[in-house]
Amino acid sequence: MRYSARAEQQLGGTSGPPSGRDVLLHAHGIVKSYGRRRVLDGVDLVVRAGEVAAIVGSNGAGKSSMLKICAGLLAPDKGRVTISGRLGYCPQNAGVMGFLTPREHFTLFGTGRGMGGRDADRRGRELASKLDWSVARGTLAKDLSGGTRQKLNVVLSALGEPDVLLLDEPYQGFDRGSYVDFWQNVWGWRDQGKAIVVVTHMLNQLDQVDHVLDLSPRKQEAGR
Ligand SMILES: Nc1ncnc2c1ncn2[C@@H]1O[C@H](COP(=O)(O)OP(=O)(O)OP(=O)(O)O)[C@@H](O)[C@H]1O
Repeated sequence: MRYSARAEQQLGGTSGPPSGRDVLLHAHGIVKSYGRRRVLDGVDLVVRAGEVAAIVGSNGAGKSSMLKICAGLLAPDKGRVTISGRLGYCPQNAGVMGFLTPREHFTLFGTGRGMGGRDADRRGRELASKLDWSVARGTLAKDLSGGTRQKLNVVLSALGEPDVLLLDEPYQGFDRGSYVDFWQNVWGWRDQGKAIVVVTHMLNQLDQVDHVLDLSPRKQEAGR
């Protein structure tokens, strides 16, 4: 598998040289098999503060597995992940609770991360508005549209100011404007010094990210 770094020239103007920044995520030699099928075969990923990495590859290439391993939700067969600072994770399938309202989610998740309830609610609504979502008070999560439920998922991952954000195809169901807003948020988080990893099938942002980890099987062969 190939790990390509594109950072140096692109970051130079706005964010300074990445080599001088702290490494917030370091995954080294990750190996993962399901049964006899080896999905990840010695994958490395290093993301520094103020960098965005994209994980790309065909369906079933192992992108979500890699992200779950980075999040500590799945154990690798071999290899090691080190995260510095607080972690936010947005799963591919919305991990929200249908019987709670979005604002109850903000309070629940925010307080779980050490925020005050009011602060969590305010910050949740602020993050939502940056995704063009004005949060209605009474609607249960189960009654939100698919795209809005996914926005809730993104907001929850970003609550509590994580240093490392892992986002698994986070914009599914977003309309065009929200999709653009989403990437604006990502660039803003990068400017704040967060390390961000986005699993994506959308290739038009790849020239703006700092690293591309391509897990496609063909790349795996090419990388050997
Ligand atoms: N718990 C599991 N048990 C068995 N096989 C699994 C398990 N989780 C994932 N797989 C398989 O491992 C492979 C990689 O899955 P993964 O979800 O990481 O791929 P992906 O690149 O994220 O795919 P997609 O682009 O479709 O979301 C797939 O073939 C999948 O079926």
